Amino acid sequence: MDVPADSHIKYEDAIDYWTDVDATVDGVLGGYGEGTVVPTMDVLGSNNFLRKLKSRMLPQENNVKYAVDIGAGIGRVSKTMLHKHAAKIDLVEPVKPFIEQMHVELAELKDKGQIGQIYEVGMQDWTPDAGKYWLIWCQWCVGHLPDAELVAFLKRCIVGLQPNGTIVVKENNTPTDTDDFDETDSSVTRSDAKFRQIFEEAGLKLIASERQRGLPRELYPVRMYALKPMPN
Ligand SMILES: C[S@@+](CC[C@H](N)C(=O)[O-])C[C@H]1O[C@@H](n2cnc3c(N)ncnc32)[C@H](O)[C@@H]1O
Repeated sequence: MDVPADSHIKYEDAIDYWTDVDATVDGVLGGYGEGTVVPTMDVLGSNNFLRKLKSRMLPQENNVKYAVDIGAGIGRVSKTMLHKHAAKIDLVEPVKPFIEQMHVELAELKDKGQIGQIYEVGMQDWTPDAGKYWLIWCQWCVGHLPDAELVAFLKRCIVGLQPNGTIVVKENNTPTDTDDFDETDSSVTRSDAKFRQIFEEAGLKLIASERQRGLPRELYPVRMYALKPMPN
């Protein structure tokens, strides 16, 4: 019998891989940087998705729109998209050279007071403060966690949400019902069905889901999932 794809994941291998990658947009996007349509289409797709969800994401009880960018790389998502929606952003990223570049990329937002904490840890070792976040944004990084660790991470994220807070997961999907292990960066690409199963296990309700449009055909399909805690 085949072993599950996620059983091959090794955190240290992922860190070694990303530490050797250029701390640039091209680097964090696997060669699909500013010379391609990917960064622009990605930002357009995310902005559109969040705009459509706006009425279902109203902060409650005088909370501010505090977001966290998970597996943030050099801060690309915060710099080009999240800062337009959130008042303040924390970032979680375990790779040192990316953190160093993040300080450069986010200098302007920092001056404006829009950057909060930068957590230099992996998601598996990160626990959000209870009730802190209006939005937890996880993009192109949760493949670094095995299924059970991803469920546990999402459960901790639920505790980290403000009332009416939202988790968004934006990730590649396999076009089949199986998950693929990539030994290059020690990550898995999950099927849409697997993601939905994991969300349910974590106690999350899928409130919206959309396929990212306009990406090169040779890439995996990319899907955005908006999630809220299931009512108890
Ligand atoms: C494909 S890059 C995406 C970066 C960023 N989300 C973006 O879209 O520009 C994957 C990121 O996941 C980070 N990563 C790898 N293992 C991780 C872990 N265990 N916890 C959090 N982030 C991790 C890598 O260092 C890298 O920054």
